[in-house]
Amino acid sequence: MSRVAVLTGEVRAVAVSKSIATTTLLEPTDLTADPGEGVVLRGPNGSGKTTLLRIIGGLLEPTTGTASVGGRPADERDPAVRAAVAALIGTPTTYRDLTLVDHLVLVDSTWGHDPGTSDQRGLQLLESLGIGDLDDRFPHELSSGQEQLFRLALTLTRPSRVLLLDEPEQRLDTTKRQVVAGLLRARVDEGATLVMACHDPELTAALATRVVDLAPAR
Ligand SMILES: Nc1ncnc2c1ncn2[C@@H]1O[C@H](COP(=O)(O)OP(=O)(O)OP(=O)(O)O)[C@@H](O)[C@H]1O
Repeated sequence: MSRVAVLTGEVRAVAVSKSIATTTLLEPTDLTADPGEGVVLRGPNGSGKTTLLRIIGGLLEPTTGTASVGGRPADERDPAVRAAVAALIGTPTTYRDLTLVDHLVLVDSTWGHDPGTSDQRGLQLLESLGIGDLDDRFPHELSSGQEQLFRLALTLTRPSRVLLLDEPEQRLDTTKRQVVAGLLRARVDEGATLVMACHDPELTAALATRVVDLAPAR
């Protein structure tokens, strides 16, 4: 990892759109997000929020326009982009025979942290999300809300300049939404760039320094 360029957290999308055959997934959209900003993508179901996050994360090539992270084209095959971006878009891979804390140790140590203390950081993160007592459960032994908290832990455990989250509030009760808002707020205050799709007005109010409203695709 030491030879990979360290990018800054500026995210730019200029007139990005996505079509597949005759279907429009995303109308041309601009987005600017700088370190220390929380940009919330709003819009009705199907308006293209996930599609835009996938383009910014370099998982999907836009049909028109350009997207960049830290000045480099958004492309997950670029190791520098991959190192800069932690994304929770869709369902992350988990291992049936690894406990929650085992997963966090794996991710934490893979991304260059001291493997000797990975378990402490993993436990701390689970505790900060209110699921510290579930550290030795397996992923298939969680409720749906607990599973969402675990997915957030998997995303937050690795170092990143940019956080891309697709509806982090999914399946969480009101208290847990507030916990997640606090954790994300702290990341933004530390200088992370947050871009998230969100249907929850309270989470939006807690985190948004900027809102991008997507119109329904025609
Ligand atoms: N692979 C695909 N092929 C064709 N159309 C697709 C494909 N993936 C998504 N779409 C369509 O693209 C549009 C945008 O989808 P997207 O998931 O980006 O919306 P969204 O704003 O995130 O919606 P939601 O709020 O429901 O999560 C939708 O109309 C969807 O049906």
